[in-house]
Order: sequence, then C-alpha cells, then structure tokens
Amino acid sequence: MSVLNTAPLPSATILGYPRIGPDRELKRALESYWQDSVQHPATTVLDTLARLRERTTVRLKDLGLDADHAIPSEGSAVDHVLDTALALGAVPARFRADGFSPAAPDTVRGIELITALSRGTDEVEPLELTKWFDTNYHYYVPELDPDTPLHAHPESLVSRYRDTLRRTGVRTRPVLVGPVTLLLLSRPETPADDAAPVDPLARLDDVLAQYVAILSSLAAAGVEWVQLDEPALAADGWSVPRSRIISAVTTAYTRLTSLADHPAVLVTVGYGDAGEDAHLALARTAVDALAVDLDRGDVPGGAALEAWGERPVVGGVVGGRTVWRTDLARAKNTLDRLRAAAHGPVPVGTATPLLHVPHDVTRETELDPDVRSWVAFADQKVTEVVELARGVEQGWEAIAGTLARDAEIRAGRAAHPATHRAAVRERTAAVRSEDRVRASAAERRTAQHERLQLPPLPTTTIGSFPQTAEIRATRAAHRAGRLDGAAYWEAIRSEIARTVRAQEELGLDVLVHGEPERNDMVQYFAEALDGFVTTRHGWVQSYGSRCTRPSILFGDVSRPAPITVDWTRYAASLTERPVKGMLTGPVTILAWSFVRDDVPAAEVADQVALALRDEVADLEEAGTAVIQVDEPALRELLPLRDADRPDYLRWSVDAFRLATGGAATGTQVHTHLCYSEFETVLDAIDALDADVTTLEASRSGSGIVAGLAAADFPRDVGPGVWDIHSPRVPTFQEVVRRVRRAAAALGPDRVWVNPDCGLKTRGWPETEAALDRLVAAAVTVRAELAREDDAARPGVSAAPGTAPRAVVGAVR
Ligand code: MET
Ligand SMILES: [Zn+2]
Repeated sequence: MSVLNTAPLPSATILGYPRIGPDRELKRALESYWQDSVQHPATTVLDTLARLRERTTVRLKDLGLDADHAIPSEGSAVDHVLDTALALGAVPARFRADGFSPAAPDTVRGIELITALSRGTDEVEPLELTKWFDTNYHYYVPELDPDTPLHAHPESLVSRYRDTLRRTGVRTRPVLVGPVTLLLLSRPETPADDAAPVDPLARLDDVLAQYVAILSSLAAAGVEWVQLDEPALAADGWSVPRSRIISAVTTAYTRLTSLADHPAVLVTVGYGDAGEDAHLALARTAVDALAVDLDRGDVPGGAALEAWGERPVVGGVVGGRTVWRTDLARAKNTLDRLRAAAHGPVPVGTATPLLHVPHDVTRETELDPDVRSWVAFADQKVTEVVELARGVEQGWEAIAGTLARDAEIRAGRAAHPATHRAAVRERTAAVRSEDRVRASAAERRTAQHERLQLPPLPTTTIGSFPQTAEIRATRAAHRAGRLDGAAYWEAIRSEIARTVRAQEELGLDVLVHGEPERNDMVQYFAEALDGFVTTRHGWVQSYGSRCTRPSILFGDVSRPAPITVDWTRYAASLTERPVKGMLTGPVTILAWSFVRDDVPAAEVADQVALALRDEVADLEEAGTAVIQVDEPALRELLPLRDADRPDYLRWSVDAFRLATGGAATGTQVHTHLCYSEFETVLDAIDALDADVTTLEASRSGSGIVAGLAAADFPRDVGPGVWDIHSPRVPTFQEVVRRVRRAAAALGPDRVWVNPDCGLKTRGWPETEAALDRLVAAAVTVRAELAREDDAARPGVSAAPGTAPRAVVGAVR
C-alpha cells in the first residue's frame, strides 16, 4: 500500500455544500435545457456547473476553508448518487436498448444520459426516485442486474478537480458515494416479483474494480484526498444482515487502500452514528481518515479510536440538516471529549454535507431580526466550523468572544415570548386520548357510502393541478402588492373554475379545487399559522431541479383564522360531485420545515395538529364531505436506527389522529403518502385510521400493492397508476394493467384510481391526456368486474358506475 503523498487533512472541513446555486442557477439551466435543448444546449448546463463550482470554491475559501483538501469537489447536475452510478458506467439495459451508452456526467452525452435516466424517454421509464436517508433530498435509485456491464468513467471527477485547480488555485477533494452504500441503495432493474430476494452486495467485486480504476485515475491526475461517503452504515433495515455489511466494508476498504497509488481516503459515515462495529471495521483497514456525525451520533468508543491510532478523525459537530446555530459550548465539549479519546488530530467538520440547508441567512433581510440571529445557513455553518477549528488549534480562549456571543443569543431565544405561549401549551396539555379516536371504521364506511354514493374503483386526484406560469405570476404579483386582493381572488377563482370544469369533463368522481393559491403545500400553511417565518432565498434541493423553501418553525403554533375553507367552498359551489378539502398533515409540516430544536417534536406536532383539527371542523361546517390530510413525509422522518422508531411512530401517528380525530362519522378522511417505500411502516399507516389512503406506487413496480395485500391492509387504498414525476403520459394499457393488478390483489371494493401524487409540476396537455386514460381504465375495469359479477350471479346486474363522457375516445 502506498498513499501518494502525505498532505495532511486540514483542521477545518465540510462534507458538502449546496449545489443548486444561491439563486438556483442550476435549476434554471437544467429546466431551460429540458424545455428547449436547441436554444439551451447541454453545454449551457455544463457551463453553469463549472461556474457554480468556481463560485463555491472561492466563497468557501473566503469563509476560511482556505487550506488545500478542505473543500469537497462536487457539482452533480442532478444527483450525486446518479453521478456515482455513471462513474461506474452502470446504465440499465432498457436505456442501452434505447440508444444510450455509458458516459461521464460532465459531458454533453453525460447530460443527455442523466436527463434520460432521471426523466425517462418516450420509450422507457426513468429510474425510481426515493428519499436519501431521513432527509427531504431524493436520489435516483441505481439499477444493477447481475449482468449490467460496468466500466469506470473517472473523467468528470478528474476534470472537475483540474478545472477548479486551474480557476481558483485550490486543491479540492473529489467525492463519491462509497461502494457499500452505493450497492445497498441500488436495486435490480428487473423487479424480482416472486423470485428469490436479490442480494444487493452480490456485485461487490465488480463494483470495487471500478472504484479501483477511478482511484488510480485520480491519483494519476494528482488528486491527494478523496472522500467516500458511507452513510448507509448509520442505518438499519437493509435486506442483508449487518454482519455482511460490515464484512463488505472490510473487503472494500482493504482493497481500495492496497492499490499501488491512490489518493488518501476519507470515509464519512454521516446521518447518524455508524456504531462501534463499523468504526472498528474501517479502522482495521488502511483508510486514511474518518469523519463522524457528532450532531446525531456519539463520540466513537475507545476500542475504535485505539484502532484508529494517529489517523485523523473529523469531528462532525456542526449539524448539516438544521438551520439553527450550533450550540458552540456543546460542540466544544464534544470536541474535547473526542480529542481526549483520540490519538491523532481532530479536524472540525460538518456532520453531513450542507446539501440540506440554504446558502446564506444574511440575505434574509426581511426576516425578523431575532429569529435571524438564531439561524445559521450553509455559509454561517462554515464559519462555525472554522471558528471551532480555531478553538481546537489555538485553545478555546482564542474564540472566547464567539462562545460568549453564542450563549447570549441562545439565552435571548429561550426568553423570547413567541417561543412559549401559555394558551398553546395549555391546549396541548389538555388533549385526552379520546380526542384521537373516531367512530369504528365499519360505521364510518357505511355512513360515507350512503353519503357519497361513489362507483366502484372511484377516480380522484391527489390535489394540485398544473401550476402554470400564469398562476405563479398571479401569486407573485399579489405578494408584491401589484395585484389587489379582489383581483387576486378573481384570478384564483377562475383557475379553480377551470380545474373543476376539466375534472367534470374528464369524468373524475371525487374532485379537488386544484390548489392554485398554494406556492407549496407546507409553506402555504406555515404562512397562515402563527409560530412560523418564511424566507425569500432559503431554497434547498429536493430532487433534480426541484427545490423547496422550508419555512422556519420557531415558536409555539396556533391558527389565527380559517385557511382553506373559502376556496374549497367556492369549488364545491360549482359542481354536484364531492370536492375534497385539502390539508397538509402535522408530520409533513414538521418534516418540510426547519423545526425548532428547543421543544420535543411530539409537542410541536400536537400544536400543529390542533390547528389543523380546527380547520377540519371548519371545512365540515362548510359542508365538505371528504377531507384529505396529506402525510407524504411520514416515512421521511422515520429514524434510521430500529431502536428509535417506535417512539417516532407513536408521536407521529398520534399527531395525525389528533388532527383528524374530530371528523364526523360521515366525513371521509383521506391521506396521501408518496416518495418512499412504505412497506416498512404499513402498521403505522393503518394506525393513522384514515378511511382512504392514496400512495405513490407506479415507479416502484408492484411492491407496495403486494405489500398491502400481504399485510391484509384493511382500508381503502389508491395505489398511484400514473408516475407524475416525469412528463411521460402512461399508455392506456399500462394504466389498465395497474388498476387490474390492484383490484385483484386488494379487492375491487377497496381500490381507488388516482395518480401517484399532485399534478402541480405537470402541464395541462399531459394532465388531461393522462387523466383521460386513468378514467377510461377505471371504467374498463369496472365493466370487467361487472361482467365477472354477472357471470357469477346470473340475473343480477352490477352497477356500472358513472360513465364518463371522455371514455370512448379515450380507449387507445
Ligand atoms: C407531495 S404530496 C402532494 C400532495 C398535494 N395535495 C398535491 O397534490 O400537490
Ligand atoms: Zn404526493
């Protein structure tokens, strides 16, 4: 084994930085290219990436990360997991058959390939999108079959490094997802419906051969440090036993560090505590440095640190997933404990990449100054890292002023009246367990059937309809004061009217108002509730070019006035069919906001739930018979470690039930979940006690339907039959197949027909085309079921359900 050089790891570092750009430059470049690749060719995306990389490096250097190897070399166009898959040359067979060959990410062909993999083509479906550990970032799931050819493509890793060095003079640290995590996150291309479960580690050797080739190329290019991220080590719930994962770690890092020439290897195990077994396994290889998450995890045990010897252990004391200032006194103590136990240097770092926080809070000039002083975005966190590193290097007295000021800000926050409001606390304290319980599911079912009179396989959508440029402009004009209340109200009403009319014409059974007034399903509620502030530039990447701007939940939460009732009432006045009231659930409001860290999450969730409970009551009062409370993030907050899960599931389910528990027997409560694998939390979904659950299902194959069937899930479900995350319109046959499969597996009297998720990112033409097929498919399968019924019971004719006007032309 020989490490190419002995350049030390610097005393301050971060594990990653936001990639989308302070003004979402990357989003704009990608979307322009996707919309019109003649006007905006792939080279414009590559130029934007290069400019952002340069900007980031210069900025980080200015903030004090001025040593070589302190700054990660990043720059994924769409997703870092996808980039790693491309670096290994892993292109699924269906894309190869469609004319795509492996390519390095930062090339025109690479951008074309990334576009196809993430968005699909007319011919083939895109990669599945799923959440990255317990965050709101979503990655594209790599697909690896036993025979997927692999071939290393290190070109972009090399060119990024060289380009940054040339432009800025800084030696950066290329980053890849580590081999063990990459394999655990991947899935086979051909879903193994009934076949034996696939072993995700089966291709370890082949994959390692590509990492070997990549590290050799990096060494040859003069790269001195490389970062391999292994967050999977801090999570449970993989399909292989822990012991095999640990032995894969040993195999992988023994091999990668025994190369003739290779850059020094920093392994990061963020997103929680990897545990003694993983630390020890890594320590027993010749890995050059380890970075641990000391925000969520603990200082590694003595045995592991003993085994690490004099190699550096990066103390990740600055959380990468929270916007609150780091508690510097606590960070100092943690670092002192690590330094006392470790035998080598302790550089200061972030716990995870800063991908999950916005760029810079100093730009938030409209934010309440008190709240702003409590907050740290990426740039402020870098400053915290740099300051703490100065404390480690020069002694804590060197940063005594910084520590004192932090303590003062912390005390001010604790004493601020908005962080403790007696009326809110009294109300949560008075909640009784009966408040979370409705009439029995059977009674509700009867009452709701009577009231709603829906056909079998009822059709509905998830809530939002296309958010056209026009609607966004209307909202923006209103916000900026260029459009007065009356004109705004009129514009939104006309959009609602259009949406209701379209749904009637398409023949949907349960309608929605379309959510044109909502900028975002969480921010909309955050703006209406007390206890939140919103930001102007606080964007974080959700997936690909999609960003969200989480609100900051900083105080006690209450509802000053009804939020959604007028819009829902207006939509209902336009149609005879039921219109769903649409609310975002308490868990999702928490998950997609930056939540205060000074009160237990269970208390915060109940505060939000009580506000929603009042909204449910007001919707009922306005005559609403169906109310959907979305919880797409239920699975997202699920702790990565098994031991932490029961407590989370208890308070999250409790909060949903507090929000919905006051609904009348005849009110049909829906919930909607998407973006992740729900198989592991089916019991919790059941415990939500919703009458109808709509789920994302079309990208993940038949998994969720099979899972629900196997669990004998006792409620109505709508497994999505149209993947709305890509512009592709499913064929009629595909939709029929999915509806049939769901009806057969779950029983036709329990199944709803709906898209995977809301339609806000889609355009009207594809929305109408797809919904037309969806309604047609429901009608077709209803007729099939009616015929089966007829055949089974001659003389009795089954109800065909509503026959939509669109259906004849729709069957194609
Ligand atoms: C991410 S879940 C989205 C649910 C929301 N009601 C919508 O339709 O947009
Ligand atoms: Zn959804």
